[in-house]
Amino acid sequence: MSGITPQELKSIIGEGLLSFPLTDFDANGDFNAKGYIDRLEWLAPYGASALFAAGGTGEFFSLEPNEYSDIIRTAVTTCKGKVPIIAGAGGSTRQAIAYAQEAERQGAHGILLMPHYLTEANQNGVVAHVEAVCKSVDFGVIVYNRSLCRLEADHLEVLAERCPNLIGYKDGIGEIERMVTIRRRLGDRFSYLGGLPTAEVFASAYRALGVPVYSSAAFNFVPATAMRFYKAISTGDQDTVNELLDKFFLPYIKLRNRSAGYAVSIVKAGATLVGHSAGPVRPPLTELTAEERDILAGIIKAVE
Ligand SMILES: O=C([O-])C(=O)C[C@H](O)[C@@H](O)C(=O)[O-]
Repeated sequence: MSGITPQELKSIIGEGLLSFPLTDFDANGDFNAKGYIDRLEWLAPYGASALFAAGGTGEFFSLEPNEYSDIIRTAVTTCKGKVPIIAGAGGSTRQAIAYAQEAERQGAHGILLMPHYLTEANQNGVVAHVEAVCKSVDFGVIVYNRSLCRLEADHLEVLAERCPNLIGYKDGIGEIERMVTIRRRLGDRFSYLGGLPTAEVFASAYRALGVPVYSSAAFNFVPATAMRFYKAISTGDQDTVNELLDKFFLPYIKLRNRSAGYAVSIVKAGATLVGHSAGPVRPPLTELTAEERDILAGIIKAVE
């Protein structure tokens, strides 16, 4: 057992700011455990409610099983007693089960279940996939609607009935009707997370939908600004929200939108610019250009 029950994890992710640490790679693109430890020790005191190791921003999609174990073990060990660790897990059903069980073995407090791999599937097929993963572990599971995984409220209700340890829903789709329907139909059965890339831009809208919690990738390189934004939005300080949207998050998302995959690449570029480099991104991601890095440096300077 992870030491945190699924219901305790549901409470933890039901408030505060969440984040997805970058995964450190060395110049050869191999996992850099020391850099990762330094990163987690730098970020932990900023007060995130939980950190998602090997998530999307952590390039889960580029990891292989052996390094996955090292990454989760490193995160759990480094953050023990400081901040809960939720592990990314995904791929085919059997791969997702293997990752979920390994995360549980390594002491993670739950998983964020990433979308299944490659093939289109109907709702019943996705339900079978998610149910199999939930039943393969004892700790809490958060299901991530994103890309191929597009569960509807009817089928989330089926999963809620069958899987007591399914305790969270993360939205990476951004369809208002789907989100409102899920929030109203599932009520307090789940904790809900806004997880669109650059979540701050959507935070006010999601808060109005009854989803006040979100995960911040920008926290990886401007943690003080990310926390300042979260505190402003959670206290109704609209002037500060508007100031940071105008000065940072809207110029940032405009730069991020220049290329597919930049949702992660721009975060690594930001970390390098503030002196906490996590090394290169792995293919199929690409690095920002020198001109884009200069633009990002100016955006960071406007708030830090
Ligand atoms: O998988 C991921 O890394 C995410 O979806 C979380 C990010 O933190 C996203 O919410 C963002 O970019 O702000």
